[in-house]
Amino acid sequence: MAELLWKRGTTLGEGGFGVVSLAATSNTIFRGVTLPSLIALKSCNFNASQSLKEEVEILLMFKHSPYIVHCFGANVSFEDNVNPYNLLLEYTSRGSLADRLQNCNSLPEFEVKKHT
Ligand SMILES: Nc1ncnc2c1ncn2[C@@H]1O[C@H](COP(=O)(O)OP(=O)(O)OP(=O)(O)O)[C@@H](O)[C@H]1O
Repeated sequence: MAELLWKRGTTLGEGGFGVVSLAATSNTIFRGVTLPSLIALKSCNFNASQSLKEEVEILLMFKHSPYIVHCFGANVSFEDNVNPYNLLLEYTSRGSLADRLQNCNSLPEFEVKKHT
């Protein structure tokens, strides 16, 4: 079982397969890589982690892409007597593409031009 590599913070959101939390690390080395001081953890119950296991495989295929959220890997932690399965993700502080598209009507550059 992995040692606790971070301090889990506020919940950023929830999707169909897990809860995403902000987490603070301190010069933590995970699989040979120093993690940023803030990461996003996408977690679910280990017993229902098949979808996240597939997601991590896909994200790792794009690990060199600047257009896809970086995934540092996955692990199982032991927190408050449960064993969440966690994806360790780059924290995207400006929100998701879906968040931005939802708000796009309020952005001037997305104003719809009407043709007459
Ligand atoms: N890497 C991240 N950095 C910051 N916030 C994130 C990150 N990943 C997810 N979030 C937040 O958590 C929410 C839920 O994300 P998640 O990936 O679980 O679900 P989804 O992609 O919206 O939907 P689903 O997984 O059900 O298709 C997002 O809408 C976003 O607000």
